[in-house]
Amino acid sequence: MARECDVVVVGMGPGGEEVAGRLAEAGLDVVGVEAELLGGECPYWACVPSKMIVRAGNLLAEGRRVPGMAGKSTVEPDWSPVAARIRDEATTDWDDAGAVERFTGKGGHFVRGRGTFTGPGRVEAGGETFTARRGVVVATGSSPSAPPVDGLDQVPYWTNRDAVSATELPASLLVLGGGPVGVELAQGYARFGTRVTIVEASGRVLSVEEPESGEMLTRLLTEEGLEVRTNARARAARHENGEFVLTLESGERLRAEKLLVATGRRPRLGSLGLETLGLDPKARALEVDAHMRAAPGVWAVGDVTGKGAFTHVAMYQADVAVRAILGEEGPGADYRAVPHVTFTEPEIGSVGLTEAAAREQGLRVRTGLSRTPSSTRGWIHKAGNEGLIKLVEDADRGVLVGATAAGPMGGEVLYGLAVAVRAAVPVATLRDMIYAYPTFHRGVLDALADLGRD
Ligand SMILES: Cc1cc2nc3c(=O)[nH]c(=O)nc-3n(C[C@H](O)[C@H](O)[C@H](O)COP(=O)(O)OP(=O)(O)OC[C@H]3O[C@@H](n4cnc5c(N)ncnc54)[C@H](O)[C@@H]3O)c2cc1C
Ligand SMILES: NC(=O)c1ccc[n+]([C@@H]2O[C@H](COP(=O)([O-])OP(=O)(O)OC[C@H]3O[C@@H](n4cnc5c(N)ncnc54)[C@H](O)[C@@H]3O)[C@@H](O)[C@H]2O)c1
Repeated sequence: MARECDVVVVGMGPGGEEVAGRLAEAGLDVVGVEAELLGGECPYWACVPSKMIVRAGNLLAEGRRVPGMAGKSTVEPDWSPVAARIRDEATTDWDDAGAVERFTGKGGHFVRGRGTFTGPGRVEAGGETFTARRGVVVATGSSPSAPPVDGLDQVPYWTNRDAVSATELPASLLVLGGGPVGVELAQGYARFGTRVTIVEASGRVLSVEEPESGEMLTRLLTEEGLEVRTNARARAARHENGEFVLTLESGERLRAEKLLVATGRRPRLGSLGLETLGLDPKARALEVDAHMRAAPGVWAVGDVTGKGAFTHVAMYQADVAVRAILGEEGPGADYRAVPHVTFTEPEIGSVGLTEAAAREQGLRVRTGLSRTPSSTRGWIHKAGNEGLIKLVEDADRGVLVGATAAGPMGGEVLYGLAVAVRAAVPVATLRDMIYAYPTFHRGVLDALADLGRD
């Protein structure tokens, strides 16, 4: 017999967990279905452990900067405290008992299992059938997608999951893909002594960011000792004698002990029974309206929506969906100012449109750029001071539509710029503000001066 409830949430990553927990707290009878670990990719295999690697790598890099500025230093990297911290502090050895307790403590009903939709409001999971009076939420996230490289599917390559749970460092690592996953992990591993080669198909790493950011990061990673192959595409992959061999389209062969494939992620929409809800399981992403509705009685949040594969987007959408499901008034989702930060050193933060995207939209664009080393704070900081601020103005409206803050604490500097883009603060007001001296964010003033005026 089917068990009745108000809402079934399928997939309990950051998006689903937030929706299910909030609805349960609001007094609804909520069933949360999770195939793996309650919490999803972010806390166990993505954001949190990767940032622990980044933090540890940054400590090593900062230690190496002591000579010439503060005395002498000897830095001896040791991966074991990093692996132990990820196991013990971040993931409790990949155990979600605490998260399950938090959810059930809010009154939610947790089901471990793979959920499938079998009709409007109907979900099968864990050997039971659930019927939801108010509706269902699709929050099944994304999984890594590998490119069609000959032989790749036959070799034991790493994904982010292997890279963040490794207990030993490989001597060498090939990283296929220079997006955020690739560059964060590549730099982290390299700082511990792994010989890292990044193979990136486009002309620079972080190709969706402003060219100035990708070019700067490509140069800095190279100066740090990583090999960065841009405009390089893999043609074939093999694993022989304990080694990966990647053949590039140029015919060149690269070898390493491990191969990390970091070439993007694809929404998990297959084998879910979405067709029984009138939705297309072959779509690139689930189409949702501004209130996260994919169909009558069906809401979707997180990576499945294709609106930006970030935890903060999943949680923002969860907030919108919760209001919609509870029938509360409130604004729909607004993606004009989605901030994101790649946690390399320097951090690359950006919000809104790049210059190229703004021009594509037909805007009359003005840009302003400042370089961190030539700001007072950057000059004081000296070692490790690389960075830049780039502003993209809609010159007709006199407001910023995009911005980049790259450099030491670039992700924190980004905050003010995200407010400026989201709230459409006039550039004239930004110019008229007082910026604390000597901060990194004072670089915004220099970039504003570079914007030019009519
Ligand atoms: C290495 C790495 C680092 C990242 N770092 C950051 C970062 O610093 N900041 C940031 O904002 N974002 C980061 N991200 C992105 C972030 O992890 C995702 O955007 C976020 O996890 C998406 O949340 P979600 O709820 O949509 O899906 P997911 O976290 O993917 O969770 C979906 C859940 O659904 C479950 N599921 C799937 N199918 C079913 C089914 N049929 N039945 C039951 N359960 C199912 C899965 O097991 C999973 O637990 C990173 C990603 C990676 C790979
Ligand atoms: N700090 C963060 O917020 C953070 C960190 C990691 C991941 N993420 C999220 O996870 C998503 C997935 O990240 P990702 O880095 O895996 O994907 P991505 O799509 O952002 O980048 C993939 C890169 O691989 C390259 N590529 C694709 N096919 C290739 C091939 N055959 N050969 C060589 N290069 C190839 C692409 O040109 C691109 O630069 C991101 O979109 C991001 O939203 C966020």
